[in-house]
Amino acid sequence: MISTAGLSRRFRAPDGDEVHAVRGIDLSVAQGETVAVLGPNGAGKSTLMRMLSTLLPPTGGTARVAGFDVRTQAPLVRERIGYVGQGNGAGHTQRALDEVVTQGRIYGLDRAAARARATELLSVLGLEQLARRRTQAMSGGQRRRLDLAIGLVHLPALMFLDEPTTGLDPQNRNNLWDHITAMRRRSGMTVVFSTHYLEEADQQADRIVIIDHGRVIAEGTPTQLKQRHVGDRLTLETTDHASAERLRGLIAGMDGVGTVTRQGDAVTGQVADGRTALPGVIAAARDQEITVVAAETRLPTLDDVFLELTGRSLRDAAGRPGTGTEDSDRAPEKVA
Ligand SMILES: Nc1ncnc2c1ncn2[C@@H]1O[C@H](COP(=O)(O)OP(=O)(O)OP(=O)(O)O)[C@@H](O)[C@H]1O
Repeated sequence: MISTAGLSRRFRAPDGDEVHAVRGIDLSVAQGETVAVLGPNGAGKSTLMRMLSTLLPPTGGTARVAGFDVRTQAPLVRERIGYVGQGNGAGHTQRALDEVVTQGRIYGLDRAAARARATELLSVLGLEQLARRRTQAMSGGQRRRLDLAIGLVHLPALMFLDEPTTGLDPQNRNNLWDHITAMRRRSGMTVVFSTHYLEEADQQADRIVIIDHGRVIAEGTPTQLKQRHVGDRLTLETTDHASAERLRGLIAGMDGVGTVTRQGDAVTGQVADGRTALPGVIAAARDQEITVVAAETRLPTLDDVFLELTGRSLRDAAGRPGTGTEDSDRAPEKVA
């Protein structure tokens, strides 16, 4: 469904500086996959998604989306994709239903078909009571769902969602994902989304692509990423600090163990597979007459993965707004 080779985008900032926002990305996404793009502010996620949805021309490399080249066959790509940017309904001025109908008409649906599809989408997205409300009078969560209806009206085979749930409360976030999941099940739609919520990526994505400084630094299923880059966390609790310190030294010297830390009476070590490693570690402790009173293994979080790969926590890195400057070729946020 998506295949890119060396995809790049440079921007010329007004002060003459060059920003290399996306630096040679090779990406492939299969039909029906849901892929999350993660990375700190300014990593290049939006630039990548805007190039793939033909809103922004690449300055290097190639990208085929839904079977067509984004540069030379943009109209054919647009017919097959939906795109919801970070705008949050800011550009809409009509009543909710009319917004969706208009978008359907732009995509070539006749009046009756556009109206039928719009009515169905508002109902699926829980907005039927608000069909006649103007978008300015809707809450952020309602507008976000309206954005989704607008993006979905022409039954796209592929949907790009740039931070679809930013600013929504947890309940609205869950609702939105319920709707997206229902649509995926019904039509086999492919979804590519960016998010700053790691749990959301973990729960919703078949595959995760982590981007930093315009490059893909890791990709895989959530479980693969955790096992490949961090491994399990094995934590053993002893009876006192001195025993824990001895245990820390013992575990650190064992084969296949990564970073080992001590917190109070407990010691945590990185291992490839906690369940396999546990009996050996307990036996070694017993040989040294160190009493282990509790043991647990835990799969790392995606934040542990990001920390391991970049030395930064994605949560911290995502906390600051972007620092780049805008230039005149920033395209409008809606495919129309
Ligand atoms: N039109 C533009 N002109 C100049 N620089 C730009 C433009 N658009 C993006 N950039 C710069 O390119 C880099 C990547 O930006 P991008 O918006 O793709 O990041 P992002 O990962 O989506 O960030 P965020 O999480 O904040 O949305 C940043 O340094 C940004 O300032």
